[in-house]
Amino acid sequence: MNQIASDVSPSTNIGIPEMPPPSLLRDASLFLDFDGTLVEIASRPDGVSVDDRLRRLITRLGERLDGRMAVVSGRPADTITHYLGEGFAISGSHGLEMRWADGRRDAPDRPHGLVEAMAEMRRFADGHDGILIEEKPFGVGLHYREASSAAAEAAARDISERLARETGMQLQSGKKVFELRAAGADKGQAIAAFLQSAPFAGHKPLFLGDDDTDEHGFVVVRDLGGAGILVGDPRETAARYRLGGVSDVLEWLETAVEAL
Ligand SMILES: O=P(O)(O)OC[C@H]1O[C@H](O[C@H]2O[C@H](CO)[C@@H](O)[C@H](O)[C@H]2O)[C@H](O)[C@@H](O)[C@@H]1O
Repeated sequence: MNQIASDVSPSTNIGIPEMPPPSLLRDASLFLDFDGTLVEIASRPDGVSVDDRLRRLITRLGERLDGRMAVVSGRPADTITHYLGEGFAISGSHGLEMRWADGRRDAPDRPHGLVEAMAEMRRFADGHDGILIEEKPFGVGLHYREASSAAAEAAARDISERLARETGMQLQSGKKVFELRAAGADKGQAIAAFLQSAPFAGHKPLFLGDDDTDEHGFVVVRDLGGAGILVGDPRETAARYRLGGVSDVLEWLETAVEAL
């Protein structure tokens, strides 16, 4: 059976990690998850909203950190650009896409079997209330947030597991979503890759994220001498600190950036 990729074993920090001191941002390389960290979770992928406050904050962080800021998301890189604009580094599609602020880009081939998997998931979604698919360049998500029955979630898991076996794509679970995607990367690898070169290299990494899939990033920043900040309720995590939710993240970043 395919291992679901969010089954990371963080192995540390059960309970409530400490509140992060704003000084943590000083001289840091900052990596930010998007959904559930910078924007509130919405009922559908296209339901999130980005306001001027967040856009201003992103611009300010980029300026004050001399470009050492990247958004590291499960969303496609183009979607992050659509919501937040340009001028900063982005890793999209769970580490598969890399975009540096100087224009360098890296992305894998479209995974074999993706078109067929999308077609099959689309048929499945058409037949189940509250299930929808999200087509991405290197994967496809089957969202069940609006499905009222547990049976719909179980059926979504079944079809996702079967398609992962048949196509060889990686199955990854997230918040009310099963995603099939090209294998070969995760957010931790993306952060490590950014840290190989300017402007990120030589600065302590700080990563804020909410989802189980963000644990890969927390492990990497911890092992490189930096720290993770878990967003949301306490859980077993490799993050060292915790903030309660998106509004706490925005407030904390605003305070920390002005203290630089
Ligand atoms: O790595 P992230 O930036 O956190 O992206 C992870 C996934 O986020 C999105 O799905 C989640 O947010 C949706 C909007 O709030 C919500 O409706 C859904 O239930 C969540 O799973 C996005 O749609 C996915 O592509 C990302 O992989």
